[in-house]
Amino acid sequence: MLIEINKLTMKYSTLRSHKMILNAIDLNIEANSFVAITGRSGSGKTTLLNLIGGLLKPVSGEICVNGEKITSYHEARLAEYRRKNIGYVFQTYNLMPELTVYENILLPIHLDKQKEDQKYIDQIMKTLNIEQLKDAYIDELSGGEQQRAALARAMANKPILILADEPTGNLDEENSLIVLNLLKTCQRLYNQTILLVTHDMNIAKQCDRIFIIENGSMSEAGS
Ligand SMILES: Nc1ncnc2c1ncn2[C@@H]1O[C@H](COP(=O)(O)OP(=O)(O)OP(=O)(O)O)[C@@H](O)[C@H]1O
Repeated sequence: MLIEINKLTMKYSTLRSHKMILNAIDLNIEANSFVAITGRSGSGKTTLLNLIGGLLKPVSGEICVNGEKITSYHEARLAEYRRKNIGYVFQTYNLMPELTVYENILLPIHLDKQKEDQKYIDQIMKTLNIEQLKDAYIDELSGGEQQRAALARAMANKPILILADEPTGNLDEENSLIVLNLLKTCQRLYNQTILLVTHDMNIAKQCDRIFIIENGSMSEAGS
């Protein structure tokens, strides 16, 4: 299993209330799978992604990713885990406007003080059809182009796991399909596992498995 989650519990406490978001959920995800996470707005999809990505600490429970028990890691080790294993893609792209497409893609590699694998980077830019945009600045790109650049950046470090939070949320149907198919191609070419948060059942249906978060519990569609 690439991801093993046991009795994961997450609540948010504010002065006024306590909100149970995930109530002792279990989840196992095999390597090389393409998994959709769906659920109503506010059900906890982003929270789950951030827990798996090591951006949040749960109240209790365990998360193991690729044999690493990340829930017992301290902050510095979590940061290293994220840099080496996780590629994040957000709905809002989060690219740096003052850098070119190519500079944005190389950013995570340089932050990790690694040297880029030029051949691999060229290959992903080609797969994502952005080679011709290499030297363009982010504000010169369309939404779909920005999302493809964000995907390339997420993949630059050769992560084993891509966490994609509504990556097609700001795109029209045509560009959503392009991004989805590119994610599938990359998953196949680079043996990645993809967790995709989406509201859109048409997108979710194209994944290998669909999980639904509802009232703190997790269920699998069709099981
Ligand atoms: N830092 C926080 N403090 C308090 N409550 C929070 C915090 N972050 C999220 N929440 C609450 O937890 C719930 C789950 O949030 P989350 O963002 O995981 O939902 P989501 O399913 O991704 O929603 P959406 O589809 O609208 O993006 C929401 O009700 C949200 O208001």
